[in-house]
Amino acid sequence: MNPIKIMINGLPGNVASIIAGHAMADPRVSLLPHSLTGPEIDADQHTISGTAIELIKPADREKRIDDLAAVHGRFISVDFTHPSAVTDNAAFYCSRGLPFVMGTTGGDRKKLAETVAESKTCAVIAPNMAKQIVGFQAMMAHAAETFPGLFKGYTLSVRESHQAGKADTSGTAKAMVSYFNRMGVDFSTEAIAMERDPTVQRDRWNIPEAYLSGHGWHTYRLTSPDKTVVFEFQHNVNGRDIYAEGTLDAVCYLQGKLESGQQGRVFSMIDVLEA
Ligand SMILES: NC(=O)C1=CN([C@@H]2O[C@H](COP(=O)(O)OP(=O)(O)OC[C@H]3O[C@@H](n4cnc5c(N)ncnc54)[C@H](OP(=O)(O)O)[C@@H]3O)[C@@H](O)[C@H]2O)C=CC1
Ligand SMILES: O=C(O)C1=N[C@H](C(=O)O)C[C@H](O)C1
Repeated sequence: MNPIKIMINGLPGNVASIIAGHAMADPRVSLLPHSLTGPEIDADQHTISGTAIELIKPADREKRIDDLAAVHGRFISVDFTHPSAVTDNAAFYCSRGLPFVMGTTGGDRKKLAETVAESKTCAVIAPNMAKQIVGFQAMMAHAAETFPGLFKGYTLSVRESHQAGKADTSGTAKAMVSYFNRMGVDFSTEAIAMERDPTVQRDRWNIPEAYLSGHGWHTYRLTSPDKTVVFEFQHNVNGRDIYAEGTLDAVCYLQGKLESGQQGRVFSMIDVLEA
């Protein structure tokens, strides 16, 4: 089988760089040496594992994407860019009929799904590509579906810590809150407590020094009305390698859906995991 052509957008960003490194070593995919980049990036190229990747600035993207489509035919875009770019990037992919995997968090998630649904293309959209975390989400979805109101009356606290440069509240935490809501817990995503201070992360959270610049720690704590019972769920990720395998699985899943003629469909990482 021919490897699936992919373009990873968001280079030279942290996650895009890690995923690109993994993609180069994965025989299922073939990485195109081009990446949509951000408005603040001056460089014309970025090197990953000895390969120079062209960085395409927002002002040049329409022409360059048309050129790339003419040369390469269909390819899948993988987006790890910036929360402020999500809505516009999705509209751009859809306007060009480009299938995509959206790992970037933030933006208007409802509009994002609607944009794909109204288009002729398909996307996998998920705030977390780590398969074990997606598995935990699937368990939460099952509990919410099977036992609505299970934690009615309980008080929820959610705290998350990420590297100082993270622009938004954890998209994963927001997704988890929706499951707790469906289990009867009254909680707004605005009440999620974010930690972005490296000194606090090291001294109070005990996050290893080496991962202050790249981690995603989450704790969800449920307390019963009379405070005699506590449940705590935690997933603490150091580094970013865990996101690569799921992302590349999502690419393969999406390719299968495109080959079966699907259009205007949004898939989640739970769909990918179930497949
Ligand atoms: N789904 C998942 O499993 C995971 C999702 N993420 C999410 O991925 C996203 C990226 O994270 P991270 O790599 O740490 O962020 P970084 O800030 O390190 O990288 C983002 C990169 O995207 C660039 N960028 C900004 N706007 C655009 C645009 N319009 N088109 C293309 N590139 C653009 C930025 O350039 P500039 O400097 O010019 O802004 C920067 O180089 C975040 O939303 C994060 O939450 C992270 C980990 C896992
Ligand atoms: O920005 C990050 O780093 C991460 N972002 C995702 C999120 O916001 O949920 C996933 C993970 O927590 C890492």
